[in-house]
Amino acid sequence: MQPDLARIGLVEDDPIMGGSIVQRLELEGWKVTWWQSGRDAISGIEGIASVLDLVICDIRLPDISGEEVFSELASLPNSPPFIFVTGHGEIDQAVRLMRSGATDFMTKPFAMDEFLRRIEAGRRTTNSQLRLKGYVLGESPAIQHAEDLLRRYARHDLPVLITGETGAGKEVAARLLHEVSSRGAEPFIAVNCAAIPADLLESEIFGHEKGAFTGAQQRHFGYAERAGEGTLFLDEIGDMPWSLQAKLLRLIEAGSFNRVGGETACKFRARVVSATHRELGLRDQHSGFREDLYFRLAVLPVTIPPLRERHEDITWLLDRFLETAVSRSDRRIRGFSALTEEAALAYPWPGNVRELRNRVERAVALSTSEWILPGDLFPEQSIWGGGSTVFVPLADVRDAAERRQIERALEETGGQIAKAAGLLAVSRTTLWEKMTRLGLADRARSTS
Ligand SMILES: Nc1ncnc2c1ncn2[C@@H]1O[C@H](COP(=O)(O)OP(=O)(O)OP(=O)(O)O)[C@@H](O)[C@H]1O
Repeated sequence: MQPDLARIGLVEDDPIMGGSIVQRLELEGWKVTWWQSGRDAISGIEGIASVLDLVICDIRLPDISGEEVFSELASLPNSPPFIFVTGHGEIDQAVRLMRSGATDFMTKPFAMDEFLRRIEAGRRTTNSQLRLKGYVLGESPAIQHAEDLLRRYARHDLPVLITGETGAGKEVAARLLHEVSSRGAEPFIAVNCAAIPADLLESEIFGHEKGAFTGAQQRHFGYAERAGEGTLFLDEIGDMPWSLQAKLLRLIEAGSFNRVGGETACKFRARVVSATHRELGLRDQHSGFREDLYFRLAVLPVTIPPLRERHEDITWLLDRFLETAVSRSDRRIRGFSALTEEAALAYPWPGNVRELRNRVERAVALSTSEWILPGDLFPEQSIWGGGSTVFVPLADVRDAAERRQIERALEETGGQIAKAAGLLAVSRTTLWEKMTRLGLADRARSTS
């Protein structure tokens, strides 16, 4: 693979290790700048941050730690992604760095092929527009931040804990994490711990041997086994009975489990991703959730923000679900009326994305016109017409409306700003300024 003019910064004090990394990277076609101390790295990187596609940084350096180098540089406007190289005892520090924004870490000793693969995955793409368009969970900065974290976490085998309100998209997030990980072609097994009666949960997760209990007529493979080398997704983990929590801890820590009634330990090879809609750690004493298990599950935490905190996604999701619902029906519906969009932006969405999807599907079935009206989306009128309206800042409503009109105009003109500006009756400069402010600059294809 020949990286296109990519430039790497290396912070490594060991001359042998550093020399061999530089040699190999240059053979692969990278341009490498090497610093042998933390302070040299800080002043060197500051000057060329925007042209570096990646920094590989040792944690242990002779003067200051790699962590200090990172925290000094992370706030630069165009700070490059960081991959840390750690010794065995430094995993905690590396995990802490990942949480504060580092892209990846590698533990010494490592195989060069794997190292090169991580570099390729972690480097900043020279065409950042490609990346912007690559988000799949939504358009808001909040969800894109969560998606960035998920994509970073995907490169590790450590457990991930996804928190977020009901219906916010925790399972969707877990599936994305699975799909972009190296386990993507293996099974994704989802278990809803709240939906399975407590006395059945153990044999559902761990399986059972023939004759383990009355009615166990043959051996049963549980979810842990069926997950193979894929992902075991434990939804509503807060509902896991106390008696099973120790077994789950063993599953994660020792990588093994016994089927119910089984003598021999089975190897567990999947990655555990769990989700909860409540704060497990904080409610320890009341919820009866083991603290040691919590810390195991939450090594890499991510929160899916509620829909009311990501207005850009409301209109984005409305359009997506409308398209799907219309394609499944014989209705001709052109879109949402401006008032409907306003009502949707003002509504607090307690059931989050799930509620939005259900409302759109119902609206498509109920609507009697080509445009979906507020009463189709919110048949319980008071929400949009009565006194219980929740107000959002007018600026947010205006931004959302402008954003949608600009998107439509750009779609209509194949991304040509001049033509889109004509359709919207504004100057090219005004349009460009608005596009930049609304994060739409990447939609432009041509300025002619
Ligand atoms: N970013 C998204 N894009 C498209 N659909 C989404 C998105 N997020 C959630 N959904 C849809 O919303 C519904 C709820 O999502 P999901 O089941 O992932 O939520 P959850 O947080 O796991 O819910 P629960 O707390 O009830 O387990 C699903 O139909 C899902 O397909």
